[in-house]
Amino acid sequence: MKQELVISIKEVCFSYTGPMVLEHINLDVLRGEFLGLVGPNGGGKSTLLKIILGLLKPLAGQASVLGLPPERGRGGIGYVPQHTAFAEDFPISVEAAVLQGRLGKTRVIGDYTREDRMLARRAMEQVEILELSTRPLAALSGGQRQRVLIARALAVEPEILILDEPTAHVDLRLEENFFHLLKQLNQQMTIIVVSHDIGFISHYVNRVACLNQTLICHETAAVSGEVIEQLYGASVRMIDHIH
Ligand SMILES: Nc1ncnc2c1ncn2[C@@H]1O[C@H](COP(=O)(O)OP(=O)(O)OP(=O)(O)O)[C@@H](O)[C@H]1O
Repeated sequence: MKQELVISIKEVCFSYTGPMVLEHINLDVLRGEFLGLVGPNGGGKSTLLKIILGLLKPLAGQASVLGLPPERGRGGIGYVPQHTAFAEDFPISVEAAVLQGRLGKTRVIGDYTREDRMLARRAMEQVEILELSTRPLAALSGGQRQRVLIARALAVEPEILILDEPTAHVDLRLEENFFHLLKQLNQQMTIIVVSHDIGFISHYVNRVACLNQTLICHETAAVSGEVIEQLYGASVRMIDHIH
């Protein structure tokens, strides 16, 4: 059976105003993959995500999402930003935050449809925060708030879920629960998770792409977490050292 490509990056180059940030990047993501994207600070991870989301245009090369240019294909992506980017005392409830995922999807201007509310409810159930739905965001823990952000992305009904540094500021025990949740979601959708912590994510992902400065250093075929750790042991220490 032919495996379906959901993201295709071919020879992509990008610079803001100065030196090249991404140089000849090639990356194919198949439907159902759980891909880790790792690399040091300033390695270009956020820049590559912005290209995939259609927020930045490559200077050279092509990117496509679900067979479309990223600005059209991104409707199929649920994006989970770093949870610190989510205003801590934003005066809305959990449900209202999750419903935001339906903005731009709903056809009724001014209010959400019954379907929007049903999808938001289902998303909250999936990440086990339904009992928090009426709570203000400000009254949640970091880990709970992170689940709200995932529920908001799931309310999009995404084919691809992309998470940017999801484990920053979350303790290890929460991280483990969190990756188990992602593993479950991966049965229904493709997942890309950006992380500095390759040692940790390598137990969960199928494949790791390492983006360092201007290049993807390595990309492994689907291998076990143990093999990835052996392959990347040196660069893990290097990345840790930089922080
Ligand atoms: N808006 C911008 N204008 C100019 N340069 C930028 C801009 N955004 C990022 N850069 C530069 O591009 C390079 C890559 O940054 P990027 O944010 O993509 O890296 P990153 O891998 O996501 O880093 P981190 O792990 O620290 O979040 C860095 O050198 C950064 O300084």
